[in-house]
Amino acid sequence: MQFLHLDSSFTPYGPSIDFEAFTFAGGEPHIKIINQNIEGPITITQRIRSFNDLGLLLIATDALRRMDVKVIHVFIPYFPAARQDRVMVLGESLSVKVYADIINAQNYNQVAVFDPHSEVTPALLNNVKVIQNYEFVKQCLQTIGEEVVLVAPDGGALKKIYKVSEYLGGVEVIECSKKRDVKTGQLSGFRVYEEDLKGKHCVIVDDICDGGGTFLGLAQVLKEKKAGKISLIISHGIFSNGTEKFEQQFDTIFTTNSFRDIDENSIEQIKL
Ligand SMILES: O=P(O)(O)OC[C@H]1O[C@@H](O)[C@H](O)[C@@H]1O
Repeated sequence: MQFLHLDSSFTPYGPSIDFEAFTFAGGEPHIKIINQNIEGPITITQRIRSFNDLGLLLIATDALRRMDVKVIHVFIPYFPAARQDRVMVLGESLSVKVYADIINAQNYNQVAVFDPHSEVTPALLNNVKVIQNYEFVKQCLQTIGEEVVLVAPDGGALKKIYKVSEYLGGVEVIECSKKRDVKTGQLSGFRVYEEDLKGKHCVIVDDICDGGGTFLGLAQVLKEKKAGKISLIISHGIFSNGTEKFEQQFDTIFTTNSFRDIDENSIEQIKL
């Protein structure tokens, strides 16, 4: 197996394929595979956060097909638009399906995705393999190295967290749900289904941290319920509002490099 890492943040873990990539002044991408003798299956790793990232994957795939590479697997650590997995009102797009349809059209032999937001993403993809967050969470908890309880912020996270708990041998789970403003649909608070957290080390586990409102708000409520330490384990760390506020609220924060490289000391990043 040879590996093509379109994004250099992913360390090649086997014989890798060399390529040159540049962008024309007008913005069009160009790619040239340098290795002339490519044998056997190839895995392309590419995090896709935009149509530009997707475009690079597509032209790399085309280059490989023209070199007569028959078996291509892709690993997409962050699958785009996974939160746009339903049409709430007429006029919205089902964006996750737009990406999935384009990827399916490439006829990859396998499409691996890491901790997708919901079951919709894998349901839409052909030849899909889901890499769950279980091992990642286990590694984070080993670093924490003390007894903890797992906290699921909402129903989406809850579906997954019991499986994580089972994988870890039955760690206690604290269930929560989000309160939303009836008129605007905006997040307005949390219900935590435990009266007193008795100084427990609460570890919030979820897939995506974007603006961070969810986790900063929940940490506040956990403190009011007498939590001890509070940590955060997030598969896809976007942190679009920066990380400063998180440092004040959390004892430890873990994420992966699925969305971007993070060099803040306050965040432990585990490479996929
Ligand atoms: O509050 P931010 O960080 O913007 O969004 C994160 C939340 O939005 C959801 O889709 C994620 O699963 C998580 O619960």
